[in-house]
Amino acid sequence: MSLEIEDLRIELGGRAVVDGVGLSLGDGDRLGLIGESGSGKSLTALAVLGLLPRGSTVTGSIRLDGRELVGRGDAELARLRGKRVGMVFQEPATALNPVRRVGAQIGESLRIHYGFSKRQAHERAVRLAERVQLPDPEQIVQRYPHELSGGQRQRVAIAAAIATGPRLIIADEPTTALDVTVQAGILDLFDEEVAESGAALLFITHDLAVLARIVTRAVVLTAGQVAETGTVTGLLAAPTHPVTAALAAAAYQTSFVASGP
Ligand SMILES: Nc1ncnc2c1ncn2[C@@H]1O[C@H](COP(=O)(O)OP(=O)(O)OP(=O)(O)O)[C@@H](O)[C@H]1O
Repeated sequence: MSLEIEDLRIELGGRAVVDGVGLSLGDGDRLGLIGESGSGKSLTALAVLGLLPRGSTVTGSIRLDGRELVGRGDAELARLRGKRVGMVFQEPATALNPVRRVGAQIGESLRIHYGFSKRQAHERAVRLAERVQLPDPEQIVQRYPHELSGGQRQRVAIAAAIATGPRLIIADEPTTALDVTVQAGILDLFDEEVAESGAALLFITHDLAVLARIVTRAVVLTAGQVAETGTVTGLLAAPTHPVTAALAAAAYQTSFVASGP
């Protein structure tokens, strides 16, 4: 599914926190959204999902498959987004409900959007757990989030996000809370999932080294505005904006540390 954002402006408490952002993502495309902390990445994603904090004002245009989202009410947004957009957030521990078994959470959207029975949702949850390479799928779906490792919880969150076969996946710093070796496995999983399903992917991170593993093109944000747009290799090799240069320098450092003696 396509996503087109034009001249997006988000005001919170009278302050423009996103100001004139534009990006576009065709069916099956992958795009990175990168920037320092506070640059407006998450709010841009939340605007697409219709999940902005109360009291925010949005102008500009956000189109999903050509349909305008800006100016619509919550219920209408939820319907337009429906089962076609999947999302994965940074911290799976907070994204998951601590008192519900993980299988029920993986299958929840199938119950809501497709009217699956408890049993059908359970069976599908086991298959999805297997697909995201969780160990002992039959057993693990019976557990609660705190009984899983951070990486396993993020696999659960991904299984829940892909359960309905979304055409657009928005991932906001999905590997930031994980250690480097676990990160690599989760990035591989995204890579396979997106390639196999043909969904479009908007991948948010502050780490160009992470981005280089999963997308080829990215938009760099700074203070709520687009600093530059380009291929990840171009941004790494020849950044034109100081913010991109800083992100590139940090990425080289991470790679050095990761591949150090
Ligand atoms: N609920 C809120 N109320 C007021 N200001 C907010 C709120 N959420 C975010 N902001 C502000 O909006 C700006 C952009 O925030 P956003 O979360 O989009 O940044 P980000 O690039 O995703 O940062 P990070 O990498 O730290 O998640 C920041 O200045 C932030 O302080």
